[in-house]
Order: sequence, then C-alpha cells, then structure tokens
Amino acid sequence: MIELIIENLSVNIGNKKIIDSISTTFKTKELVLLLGRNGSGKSTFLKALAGLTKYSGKIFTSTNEKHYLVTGYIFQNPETQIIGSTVWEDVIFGLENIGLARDEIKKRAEKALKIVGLYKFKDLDPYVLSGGQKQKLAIASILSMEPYFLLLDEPTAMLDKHDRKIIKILIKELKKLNIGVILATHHSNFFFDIADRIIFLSNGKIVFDGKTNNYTELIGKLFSKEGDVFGFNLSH
Ligand SMILES: Nc1ncnc2c1ncn2[C@@H]1O[C@H](COP(=O)(O)OP(=O)(O)OP(=O)(O)O)[C@@H](O)[C@H]1O
Repeated sequence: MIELIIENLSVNIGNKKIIDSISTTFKTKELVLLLGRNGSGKSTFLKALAGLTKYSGKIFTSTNEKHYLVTGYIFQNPETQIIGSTVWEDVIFGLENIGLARDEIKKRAEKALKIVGLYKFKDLDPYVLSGGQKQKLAIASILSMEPYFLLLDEPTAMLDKHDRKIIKILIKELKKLNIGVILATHHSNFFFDIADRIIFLSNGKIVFDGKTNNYTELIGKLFSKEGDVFGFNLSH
C-alpha cells in the first residue's frame, strides 16, 4: 500500500485563500469521494495534488516519489484531453512523450485500453466515441502512465445516466488494480455505495474526513451547518 500524504496544504489565488491548510492521507485501493458546494475548492485541491497549481505546505508519498509523478488528473470534459487522431494514438501520446521504448509503449497502451474496454476500438477516431467512452479513453491515457492515484474531477458531470453507470463500474474496477481514486463529484448519492471514505470541503477547509454508514444523516448534518450544500435542499 502506498500513501499520498498532505500536510498543511494551502493554495492562494490572488489574495484569496482557496485551499486553507488541509492535512489528510490517501491510500492506494481506497476510493475517496471529495464533496462540497460549488467553489468550495475541490478542483483546486485535486490540481494541487497533480502538480498543476502552486501551493504551500507538503505533498509527499510513502515511496518518496514526487506527487505529480504518481497522480493522474482527469478533467471533467474528456474532449479537452483528446489529442490523437485514433484511440490508440491518443493513449500512446503521453507514453512517447516520456520517452519509453516502443515495446513498453505497446504493452502499456494495450493494457490500459483493455482495462477500460476500448481495445476493440483502438483504430477509431476518438470523436466518434460516446461521452462515456471518451471519458474512458481519458482514463486509459492516464492509466497508461501507471499512476498510484487517479484524480477524477467531476468525471460524470457531462454524461447521461447510462454513461454515468459505465464510469461507475470502471471506477469500481480500478480499486482492484492497486490504485487510489479521489473523486470530486456532485453526483454523491450515485457514488456513495462504492466509496470508502468521504472528504467534505467548505471554503477550502476539510469539515469532514471519514466514513459513514448513514449517508443521508451525514449530508443532512453538513447541510444544516452550511446551508444549501449541493444547490438543492436536502431536507425535502
Ligand atoms: N484560476 C483562478 N482564478 C481565480 N479564481 C479561481 C481560479 N481557480 C479557482 N478559483 C476560485 O477558487 C474557488 C474554488 O474553485 P474550485 O474550482 O476549486 O471549486 P470547486 O469546489 O471545484 O467548484 P465546482 O464544484 O464549481 O467545480 C472559487 O471561488 C473559484 O472562483
């Protein structure tokens, strides 16, 4: 098991403190739901973990590898992540960029596309894929880089119900691969049954970090503390 350890992480944008002294630890094989209302800092937190934004504090791993080398960030809109003119080219792009040998590239791309179930579509233009398949392709490209932690930023926000289910099944499978998943989502009810832990952010601070057997009660409590948590009134 590998740990991603965060100590007193803060992110300022301009004069504003977006992430305010967060400390927590993530583990491989664990699925953490990252919840909070719009603007609470979920994306910024994930981007700091991926090395995509400046921060103060410490982010380190139990293996002493750099955090940005062991995390892979998946954007909400998979189309922003498509680069190749075929599914195969899309996955090998990153692998070629890090200068891997041809055999290794082939092995990793095949493996990643098989995990997400897109290997049979490897010669297709990514733009003909459905929304859920495009999201799977984005996940395959990141998986091929062999991260220990997958950072999913609202991966189902742009998907319909059917595609959402497909992504949920895949996320469940990823846990078996010795990968930690940190999933920022507004679809919290939908993912709750496969989550191991919940982190709730409010104004850039962690206000809850733990497990619950009673999701409705927990969300109710967080709701009563801070008002309209998800943009709808949970008490109804
Ligand atoms: N590049 C930026 N410049 C200025 N402000 C920013 C920038 N990025 C984020 N913010 C601000 O930081 C706060 C947190 O944003 P962030 O996107 O991390 O929240 P979030 O919880 O992911 O929200 P959402 O659920 O809407 O995606 C917001 O107030 C946002 O306006």
